[in-house]
Amino acid sequence: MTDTATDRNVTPPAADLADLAVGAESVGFWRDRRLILADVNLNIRRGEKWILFGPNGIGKSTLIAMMSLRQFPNVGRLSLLDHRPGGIDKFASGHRIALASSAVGREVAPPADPLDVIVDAAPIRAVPEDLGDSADVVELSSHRENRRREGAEYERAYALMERFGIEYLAGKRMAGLSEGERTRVLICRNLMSAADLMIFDEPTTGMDLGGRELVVRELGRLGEGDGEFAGAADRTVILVTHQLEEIPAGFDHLALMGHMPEERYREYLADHPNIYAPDLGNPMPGTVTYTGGLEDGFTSEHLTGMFGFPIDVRRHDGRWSAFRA
Ligand SMILES: Nc1ncnc2c1ncn2[C@@H]1O[C@H](COP(=O)(O)OP(=O)(O)OP(=O)(O)O)[C@@H](O)[C@H]1O
Repeated sequence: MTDTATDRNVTPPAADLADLAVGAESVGFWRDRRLILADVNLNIRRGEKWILFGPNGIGKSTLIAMMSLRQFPNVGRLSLLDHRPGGIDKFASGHRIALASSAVGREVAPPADPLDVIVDAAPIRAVPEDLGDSADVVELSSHRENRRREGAEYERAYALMERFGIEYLAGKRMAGLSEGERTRVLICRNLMSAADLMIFDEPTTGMDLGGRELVVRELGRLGEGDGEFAGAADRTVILVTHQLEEIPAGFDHLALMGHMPEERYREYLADHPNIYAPDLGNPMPGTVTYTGGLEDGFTSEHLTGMFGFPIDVRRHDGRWSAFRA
């Protein structure tokens, strides 16, 4: 796969840092004597809406974990929002990045009420002490101390649940939810936040056809800045998906991931003698192979190269699809 767009995408000038939501420069990550990601270069500017696409096991969730401060690169530089590489403080600025993924779903306390899980993502605001007994202030029933939420925040969270057809889950427990229900709760949680960088990792996991179409429509409203998203044009959104059918409106940037060719991998190892003792029996590391527009990225040639059999890519009425040719 040729990737001239990627070449243009490397090494942001320092002056442009404020404009970047994500700046990955030669990022690499390894675990258990295996280089999982190598030489990842990716610049995502504030307000852009990106699709991250690639085969199973290529490292998409690992890369997303780094963008959401859950993992850190072993090598290379990663700038997030307006912070220099490694400069963002998870505790001070973690709320500026929201991730909806199955990994996040596994971390939610099993007894938690889905409504609380969604409300909990709202920006923290100081509640004046003299409102302490007001009916408009609700004591959050979760583990966090000294955090109170206003009734309006519960109303907004409940309205989000209604939009995603899960209002009947308010008052239940996360532990009892089906996979599709849990995914919907996590999407609502992301939308409840005021995060500057919003990441959805396979947001239709476990969803029926109706649920999938609902998510595509709602993320399309986010992508196009419709309705309540109108004032959030500088919000950056990254969507990881396996299905071209699930690409919402407004998402016009694409990063493809693929395995680093073996020859380039050997050169890479020769250039980085100190970083890693590889076991060459592992798959070649994942890397970003293309960045650019969807039309130039989702070509039959690229997808055929990615999966090793002929793939026919189509676009009809703004929706994408792909089938074995
Ligand atoms: N902490 C870890 N320790 C060891 N191996 C790991 C670790 N995290 C991920 N891996 C491996 O790294 C590879 C990339 O995993 P990752 O989940 O990032 O891929 P992915 O592209 O998101 O895959 P999928 O499309 O299947 O969700 C996988 O082969 C996985 O087994």
